[in-house]
Amino acid sequence: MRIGQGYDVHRLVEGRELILCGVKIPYGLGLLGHSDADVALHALADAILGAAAMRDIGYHFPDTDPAYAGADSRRLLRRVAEIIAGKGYSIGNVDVTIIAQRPKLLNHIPQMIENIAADLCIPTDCVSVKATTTEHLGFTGRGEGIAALAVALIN
Ligand SMILES: Nc1ccn([C@@H]2O[C@H](COP(=O)(O)O)[C@@H](O)[C@H]2O)c(=O)n1
Ligand SMILES: C[C@@]1(CO)OP(=O)(O)OP(=O)(O)OC[C@H]1O
Repeated sequence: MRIGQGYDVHRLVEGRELILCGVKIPYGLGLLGHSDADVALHALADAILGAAAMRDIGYHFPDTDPAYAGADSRRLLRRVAEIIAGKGYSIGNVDVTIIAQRPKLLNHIPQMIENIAADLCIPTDCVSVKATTTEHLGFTGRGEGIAALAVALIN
């Protein structure tokens, strides 16, 4: 059994959709990035790659490559699962924490879990997604961006 961690941050801006774990969340702001900027799936992809000691998503999907402009991060996550499967690894369980002052994510968590379980081909009880604020402290607390942490176990 091997463990990996991931961390990512994206800036909140006007004129972008907010997509977290593949769920479009109604909000006045969205995350800025080369892809769809799904910060939670980026952290998760990095955790899985980290567990396999196979670099990170920027290595596999460079933000200089037009092929990934506006990319659906669920597609990138599925590709990461394929990459580690190619080395003989399978995913055990994953745990994601989204750090966002707003919007309230509670009602979207079940769909987020469904999306990740489907993309990684693992049962929903092997997927945890949580949300927390930072009590108005720091860049997340000021609503300037959203951060995400993830841990993955692979076998
Ligand atoms: N964007 C968020 C942040 C938090 N939640 C839920 O609220 C609970 C309390 O958050 P604290 O940061 O005050 O501890 C948290 O446990 C989540 O259930 C949320 O839904 N969306
Ligand atoms: C996901 C990728 C894909 O081009 O782009 P971004 O959406 O900018 O995301 P980031 O987490 O900054 O870096 C990884 C990138 O390679």
